[in-house]
Amino acid sequence: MLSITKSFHFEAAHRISDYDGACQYLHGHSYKLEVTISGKEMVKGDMLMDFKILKSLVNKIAIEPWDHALILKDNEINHSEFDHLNGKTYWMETEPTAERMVLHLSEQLAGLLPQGFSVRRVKLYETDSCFAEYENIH
Ligand SMILES: Nc1nc2c(c(=O)[nH]1)N=C([C@H](O)[C@H](O)COP(=O)(O)OP(=O)(O)OP(=O)(O)O)CN2
Repeated sequence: MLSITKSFHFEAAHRISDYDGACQYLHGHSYKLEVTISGKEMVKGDMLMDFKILKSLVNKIAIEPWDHALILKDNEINHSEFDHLNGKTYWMETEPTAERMVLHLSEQLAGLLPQGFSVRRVKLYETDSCFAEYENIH
């Protein structure tokens, strides 16, 4: 199986509303994201997929909505505390943990990939030493 990987960076703020510790407070991260897709054969010349195509897909579903955004769980407490802010807010059904963001991105990307391609791995670093990873081992 052949695969390609593209790295991305984005800045975002979030808080884990249901958390007993510092992460319950609004804070930011310089996220690093690595996305790997795989396919059985090269469909375009000698490329599995043009890196530019992978970039545009990930930009659409993750970088554009998340970069410089406030990422929050769509719940009552967050709406009461943050609705007055005049900014870019991305509301999630779940807490915006690294794990949930990785799963969200993996599912969205899987729905956009052309036939014959699959999401192989998505790795999201919140900090230099903390990351969540989704790996499709099939
Ligand atoms: N499994 C998860 N645990 C935690 C998450 C998460 O998304 N998934 N998120 C947080 C906080 O939001 C924060 O990003 C992590 O903070 P912290 O543990 O302090 O990270 P550091 O790299 O700064 O850790 P140090 O070891 O203190 O350097 C918390 N947990």
